[in-house]
Amino acid sequence: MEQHGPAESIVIDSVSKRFTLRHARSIREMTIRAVRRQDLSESFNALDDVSLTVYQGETVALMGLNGSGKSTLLKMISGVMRPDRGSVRVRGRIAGLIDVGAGLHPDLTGRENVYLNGAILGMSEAEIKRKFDAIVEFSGVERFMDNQVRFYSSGMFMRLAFSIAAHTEPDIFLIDEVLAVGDPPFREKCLQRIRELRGEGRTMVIVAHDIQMLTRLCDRGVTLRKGKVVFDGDPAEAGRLWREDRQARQTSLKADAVR
Ligand SMILES: Nc1ncnc2c1ncn2[C@@H]1O[C@H](COP(=O)(O)OP(=O)(O)OP(=O)(O)O)[C@@H](O)[C@H]1O
Repeated sequence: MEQHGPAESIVIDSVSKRFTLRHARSIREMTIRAVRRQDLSESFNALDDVSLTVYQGETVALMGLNGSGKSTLLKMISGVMRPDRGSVRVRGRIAGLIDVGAGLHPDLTGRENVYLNGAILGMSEAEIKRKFDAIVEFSGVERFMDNQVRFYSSGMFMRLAFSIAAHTEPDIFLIDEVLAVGDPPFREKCLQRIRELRGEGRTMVIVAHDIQMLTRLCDRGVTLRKGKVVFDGDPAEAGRLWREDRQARQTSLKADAVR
C-alpha cells in the first residue's frame, strides 16, 4: 500500500548562487590594482549545490558562520532572489522577516504599513481590518501608529514587522535574525507566537545566532559551511558543528593577528 508521509512544504533542489565581489571602489583603487595585476573582482559560490526538503509542520534552524549562505538561502525560499542553478518549490502562503527593512516603508505611518505590508503578505483588506487591533496590541507600539516608521527605533520597527507577519497565518514563516532585536520580554512574546504557529502545523525556517534558543525551538537543524549543507538533523548536533566552526575561525583570526 502507498504510504503518505507529511506533505512537502519547501523543496530546494541542487541550488547554486554565485556573487561577484568587487575589490576596488574608486578609479584610484582600480588603477593601483590594475598596475599590480590584481583582480578587480572575484566571484564565489554563496550557495553551492544545496538540496533540502522541508516538510509541512517542521521548524528548521539554519546555522552557520557569518557569510555561510543562510540569508541567501532564505531569500531563495521567499522568492526575492533566484538561483543561478537548481530550483526552489514552495507550497502555500509565505511570510518572511528576512530583510533589514522587513517590508516596512519608512515614509508611511505604522498604521499605513499594517495595511500595505499585510496586503503584500497576502491578507485581504477585510482580514487586515479584523486583525488590526491584535497586530497593534502585539507589537506594543500603539502610541506610535500614526507616526512614520522612519522615526521608530530598530526595536519598534521589528516589533511591528514581526507582528504583521505573525498575524498573516502563513503556511511558511521565514525568520532571519529578527529575534536578536528587541527587548527580552518582546523576544519571549515572539518565541511564544512562533511556538503557537508551530503548534498549528505551520512550517518555519529560522536563522539566528542564538544557538541555545534555536536548539530549544526547532526540531531540525541544518548547518551551512561556505554555501554547502554539511549537516542536517538533530539541532543540538547542528549547533555543536556551528560552535566548532566558530572556534576554528577565532583560532585562525588570532593566528593572523600575531603574524
Ligand atoms: N547581493 C550580494 N552581492 C554580493 N555578495 C553577496 C550578496 N548577498 C550576499 N553576499 C555574500 O554572500 C555570502 C553569503 O551571505 P549570506 O548573507 O547569505 O550569509 P549569512 O550566512 O546569512 O551571514 P550572516 O550570518 O552574516 O547574516 C557572503 O559572503 C555575502 O557577503
